[in-house]
Amino acid sequence: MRFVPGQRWISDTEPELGLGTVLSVEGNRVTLLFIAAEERRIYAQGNSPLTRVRFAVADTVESVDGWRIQVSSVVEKEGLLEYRGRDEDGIERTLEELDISHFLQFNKPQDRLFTGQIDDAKLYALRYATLLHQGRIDRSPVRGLVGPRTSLIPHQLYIAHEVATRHAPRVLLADEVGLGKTIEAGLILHHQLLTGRIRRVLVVVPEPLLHQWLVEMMRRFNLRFSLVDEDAWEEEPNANPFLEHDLVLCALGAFMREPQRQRQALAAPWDTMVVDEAHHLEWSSAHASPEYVFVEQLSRAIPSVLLLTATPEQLGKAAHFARLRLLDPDRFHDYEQFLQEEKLYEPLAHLIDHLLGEQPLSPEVLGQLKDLAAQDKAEELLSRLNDAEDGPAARERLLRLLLDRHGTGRILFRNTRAAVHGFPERVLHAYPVACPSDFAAAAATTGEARLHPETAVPRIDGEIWWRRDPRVERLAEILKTLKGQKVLVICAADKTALELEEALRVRTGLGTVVFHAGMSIIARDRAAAWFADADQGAQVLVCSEIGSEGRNFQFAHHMVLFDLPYNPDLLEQRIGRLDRIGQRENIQIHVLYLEDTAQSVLFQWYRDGLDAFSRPCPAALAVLQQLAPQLDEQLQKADPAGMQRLLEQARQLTEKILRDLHEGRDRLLELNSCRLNDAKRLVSAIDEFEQEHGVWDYLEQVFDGYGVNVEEHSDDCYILTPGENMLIPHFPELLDDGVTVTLNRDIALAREDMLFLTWEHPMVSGAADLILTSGHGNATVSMLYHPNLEDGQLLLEAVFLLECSAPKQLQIGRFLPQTLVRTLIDGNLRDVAAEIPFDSLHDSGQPIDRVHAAALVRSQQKVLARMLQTAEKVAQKQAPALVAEAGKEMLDTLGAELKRLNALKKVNPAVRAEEIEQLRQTIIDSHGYIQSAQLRLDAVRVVLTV
Ligand SMILES: Nc1ncnc2c1ncn2[C@@H]1O[C@H](COP(=O)(O)OP(=O)(O)OP(=O)(O)O)[C@@H](O)[C@H]1O
Repeated sequence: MRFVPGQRWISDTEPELGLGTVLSVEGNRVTLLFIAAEERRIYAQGNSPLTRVRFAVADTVESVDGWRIQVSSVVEKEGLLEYRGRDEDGIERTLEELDISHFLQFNKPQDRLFTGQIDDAKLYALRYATLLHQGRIDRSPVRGLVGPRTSLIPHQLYIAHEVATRHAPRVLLADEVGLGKTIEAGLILHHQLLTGRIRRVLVVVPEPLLHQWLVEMMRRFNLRFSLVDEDAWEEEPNANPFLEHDLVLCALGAFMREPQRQRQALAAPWDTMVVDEAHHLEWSSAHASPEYVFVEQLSRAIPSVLLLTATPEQLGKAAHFARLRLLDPDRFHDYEQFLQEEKLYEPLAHLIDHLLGEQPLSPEVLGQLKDLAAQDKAEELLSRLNDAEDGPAARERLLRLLLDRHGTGRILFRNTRAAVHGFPERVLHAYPVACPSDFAAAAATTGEARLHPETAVPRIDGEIWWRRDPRVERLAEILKTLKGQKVLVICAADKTALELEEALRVRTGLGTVVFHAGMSIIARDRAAAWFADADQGAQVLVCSEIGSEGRNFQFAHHMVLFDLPYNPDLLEQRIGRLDRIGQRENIQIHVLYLEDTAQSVLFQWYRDGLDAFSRPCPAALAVLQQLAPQLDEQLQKADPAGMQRLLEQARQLTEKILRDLHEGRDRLLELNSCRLNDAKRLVSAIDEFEQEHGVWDYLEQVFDGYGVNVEEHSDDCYILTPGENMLIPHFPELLDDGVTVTLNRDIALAREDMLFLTWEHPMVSGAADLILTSGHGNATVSMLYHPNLEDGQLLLEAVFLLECSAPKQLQIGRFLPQTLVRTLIDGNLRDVAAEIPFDSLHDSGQPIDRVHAAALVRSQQKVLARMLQTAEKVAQKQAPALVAEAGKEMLDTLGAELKRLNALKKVNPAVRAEEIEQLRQTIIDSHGYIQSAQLRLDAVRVVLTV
């Protein structure tokens, strides 16, 4: 290597710098200027990672001024090259090497090979492995569901898969409290973002849940949301913060305080909106709340909408209907009709139960099924229902068909504890205490205060209420017996929470902390975190109603209800803080109440009328709506006989409503919200995907190739640190002082400080992108051994990709993933790829250094160029069959889906016309893009056999 000022060289490790020019040579040091990148680099002459740029006859070269010549001869004068040839107008020109364009990059494999930029053979193997994995991930039916740091819970995966694979889904996720709606929404977003179906997401949540959402999205899904809050508006009052980020979290309250912010959100383009705790969107035929009106405006403008609520009917059936209307105004336009439709669900649910049973179906049931499936051309299925052998499969298919065609299943998902199973029990502990005389007046008012009288009693001689309230004394005793265990105390009013916490601190000396609506969000999050701290945190968290929504406190299993809410859904929300996924103990519910007051009436109502402490009671709200006048009367002034009558009525009504629900709507909902066999198949598919193609084997290859240090930490866990000689300055997601990673889902769930490395983790996808978008490993020379090849032969392996550059949201990868076409051309210009697979070529153990490799390529350039031409022809011949196969698969899959949607639409108006149109357009577009797929040479390897 002799460096002369004015020569052009290229950096092997940083080809993106473009062409460098030798500025000076002093002693052992050579200085290069990379004008395109405005970088100056100094190298040691002996072992610099540099390659001289030397074009050959017939190459086309571009000048700094933009004109090009095709080289006809090369002359060297005093160490500098001069190229002669004709330009595009046929005029003879001379181009000195100093005047070659600074922006030239040699990323194409053939360019890199012939300019002597030969990669390490390890990087070539890594590139090949990356291409294979990439294709496999693209094709996988569980794409998007593998990466999240979540347990594989069947009902959640079922919903996520069902919803995320739809175009612009608009659904209400209404699982019972604590069953994982946030997780389901996260899975759907993760899937759709990863597959490119969506890019911009707005999540609207109640203020207190902002931080929890932010953390949950990051730690479980690697999704970095930006919080738009008061600070954002204060910092830049005139800017629209919604235009700055793609993933945005914002509190509903923030919009309601300043209408200008609503306009800003409406002015920004979004692909998906998520609204958590959507029961806050109040609506009645007489009055729509401002929150409802605002979300309605957004939902008209945003294609995909996910509403989340555990208590869809908390504000009545009409409000529930109104929220469904947000999702699909065409389908839900008439409330009366909606109520009528619900009545039809019962007979359908009955028929479905017959199908699920194992008894032979009677002629009567068969007749009803025939009528119902009349539109579906299902005669063949119907004829096999009682078959000994084929019957079960036919029943399963007919079941799917019917569930698909009827009900609200496509728009509403609701899983219940009863259906999901495996939840702990709830154990009630009641603590009646005598009502002090000075509380009696407050407890007997007609207003809210009768349910929490401490808010209305005056100070006596300056003495605060809690010094006279026997509930506090009792509570202090309970807490002392629970010493060392976390206890969540909930009451209705902020002021009560604040004062009660003080009382408990004074009386018990235990570590207590308070959480109420008057605190800033940061203070609230801090309080929750202190309570969550297992070792040093507070034992008792006293919170007002604000703590009963959305928060995760399942690390505790004792809860004290200092009062009871009037609305049974709120009671369920409170219990749901502990009764959530992840709860391992039975839940101990301690209820305090003042005897012979409205509090004791309400307690009996819940315990003996609705049985609402021992399990969620989906009938409770409907029962309250019907019996509210009688209940109010008892709350006002209880009489024992009237109370017994009321409880009996409540019991009967609860039973009836539960029965109706079970037989009708809820039965359909349950079956539609999780088809257990499908869900289990998804779980197994994810397990298989993880086990079959261990990500670690691949990553070890990556880390080795790029110079990342790996140290064992413990089983399935490793510490990664940047190595001293990294191939690139920054490896994706690797911090300067290193990261600890795990490959084990269970460990990842327990140790959130570790990265959970899966095929979908940004470190893995970032590394794959890095490999494939750079030239790394795309040109190499190797000495290999194969039993059927004599030594001393020269072969050329060329790897092509059949690529289709289509918009990401079409997800063409499902049908035509990056498809690899491998050719191996021998000295007789024959393709021997089929006889000699990639894995059968073994490393000879004799590495070949770059200088010798480059010399070999130069000396064999003509032969290799001919081999490459042959390889291209061979690959081109294979392309049409691959394109045809992909086209057929696309038509089969999407065509069947279109047929299904069309059939569905006839009987189930929950299918939107727009969805059908979109699918039709997707088929047309996909067809066009698949036909235009092109082959591209991705990597070459010169093989010398030994
Ligand atoms: N698949 C899962 N893996 C691990 N943890 C989970 C999973 N699903 C849910 N959880 C945990 O269970 C708790 C409840 O989940 P989530 O908050 O999503 O429920 P929710 O239905 O939204 O609750 P709420 O009705 O209170 O809003 C959370 O702590 C969540 O992190």
